[in-house]
Amino acid sequence: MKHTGLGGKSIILRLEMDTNRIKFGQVASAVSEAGGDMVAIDVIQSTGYTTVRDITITVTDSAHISKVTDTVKSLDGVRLVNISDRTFLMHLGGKIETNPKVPINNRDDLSRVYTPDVARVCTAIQEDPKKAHTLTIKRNTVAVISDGSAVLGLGNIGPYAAMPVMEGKSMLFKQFAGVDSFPICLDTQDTEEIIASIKAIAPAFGGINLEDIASPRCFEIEARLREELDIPVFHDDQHGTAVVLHAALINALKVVDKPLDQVKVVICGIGAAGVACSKILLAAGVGELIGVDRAGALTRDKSYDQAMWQWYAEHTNPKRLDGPLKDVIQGADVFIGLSAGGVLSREDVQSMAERPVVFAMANPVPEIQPEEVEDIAAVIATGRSDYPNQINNVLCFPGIFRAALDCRASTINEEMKLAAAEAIASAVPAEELNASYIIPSVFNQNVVKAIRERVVKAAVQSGVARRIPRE
Ligand SMILES: NC(=O)C1=CN([C@@H]2O[C@H](COP(=O)(O)OP(=O)(O)OC[C@H]3O[C@@H](n4cnc5c(N)ncnc54)[C@H](O)[C@@H]3O)[C@@H](O)[C@H]2O)C=CC1
Ligand SMILES: CC(=O)C(=O)O
Ligand SMILES: [Mg+2]
Repeated sequence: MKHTGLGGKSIILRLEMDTNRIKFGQVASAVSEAGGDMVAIDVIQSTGYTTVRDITITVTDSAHISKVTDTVKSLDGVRLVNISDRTFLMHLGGKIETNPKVPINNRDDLSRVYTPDVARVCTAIQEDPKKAHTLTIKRNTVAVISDGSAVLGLGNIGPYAAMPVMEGKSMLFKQFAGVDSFPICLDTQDTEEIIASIKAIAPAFGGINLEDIASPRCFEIEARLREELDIPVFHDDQHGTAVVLHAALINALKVVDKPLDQVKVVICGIGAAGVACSKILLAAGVGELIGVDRAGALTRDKSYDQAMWQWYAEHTNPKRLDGPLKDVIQGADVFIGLSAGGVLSREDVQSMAERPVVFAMANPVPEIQPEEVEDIAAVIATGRSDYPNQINNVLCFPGIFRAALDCRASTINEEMKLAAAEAIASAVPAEELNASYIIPSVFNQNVVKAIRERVVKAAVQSGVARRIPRE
């Protein structure tokens, strides 16, 4: 039996034991020797020769889960029936549901929310389509749409497997910014089909949040939809990530006291997130920026099939550095990882400039585990929730869409993204800024408020707001 959970501090193993061959005490000792802390035991079934028990064990990480389960499986007379962890239990039946805003208690209610009275509302919208914003969920609803092709750092895992992430994003929209959303995973990875599908469902939504769609297809999909729809279309992995990264870098450079226009930055993983983060740093005036992908540094001395990479090579890497990450990272002030787990070594960080900043943002496994370099890196951040300094687009997308919906913005433009980055950076007060606190917590309630305020202002000033929200 394969355990697919990543993380989760507590697991429940259902074990069937042949009581003629093994005693429970032997199982408990084996679990303890594997470092598992047994915190609960429930007897599920007991017959003459077999007993089925659920044992709850506290573990440290995925590797530890494997160690404990391998130990249990190796015991003679024990069958591992099932493994569940709290994370899996939390996903049973999915994580979100629909809730009506008004009750239907009688026929009168029924005839208002449904036929016949609903028809009058339909006709009103038919006569004036703008009324869809006031009389339907459009006003406060975003579609979270993926094709399952670049899910976290797990890669092309398909639309079914992508759903838990999209449901999670929907929860975050609601919890942090009161935005309703639908997770939608499309069973196609064809650019034209994706564009056509999203255009076809757009009428119900006030915004489209594209998620985990692989590069380079994501660039064309977003560009086309931005052109062809009159609601904001925002590829979260590009722009949400870039906004938060920008905010984090502003603050990290304050901690190490280095000016942005003089630092050497190496970004590993020139996909959706890597390209957008690079663009925001170029616009902010970063000193020297080098992009590295699987085949090494992107340089103008080479040519690339992918148009975005060709553009990238021509606009970065002014010294035309070539070679693998381990070569180009030498002397770098900042490493930004948006690639895959484990690509950065301690030796790489040792070769960086003094007081290096390491943002290992791949999910769920970062480019390097913070523990490996905490003694040599001046500032470390990851995309995860279980380390300090979480650089994750969750700090941006709820607030930026809250603002865009409230002012009925036709798009989310550069001015609005910059305003969001400034709001996030300034949510860490100067007197509290330090190496372990460069970015506000996701649970800091001031963040969404600050983003909303600044982004609405930016939308109004840049002429894309179609209404001025009351407060
Ligand atoms: N912390 C955050 O907020 C975010 C983190 N990410 C993470 O960034 C990573 C990339 O995501 P996307 O840009 O959406 O995916 P993507 O599929 O568009 O791009 C990934 C890029 O990384 C490159 N890559 C993969 N393995 C590599 C390696 N060993 N060495 C160098 N380059 C390598 C790929 O060739 C590709 O160009 C994922 O791990 C994702 O979880 C993405 C968005 C937000
Ligand atoms: C955080 C996120 O969106 C990602 O890792 O893909
Ligand atoms: Mg994503």
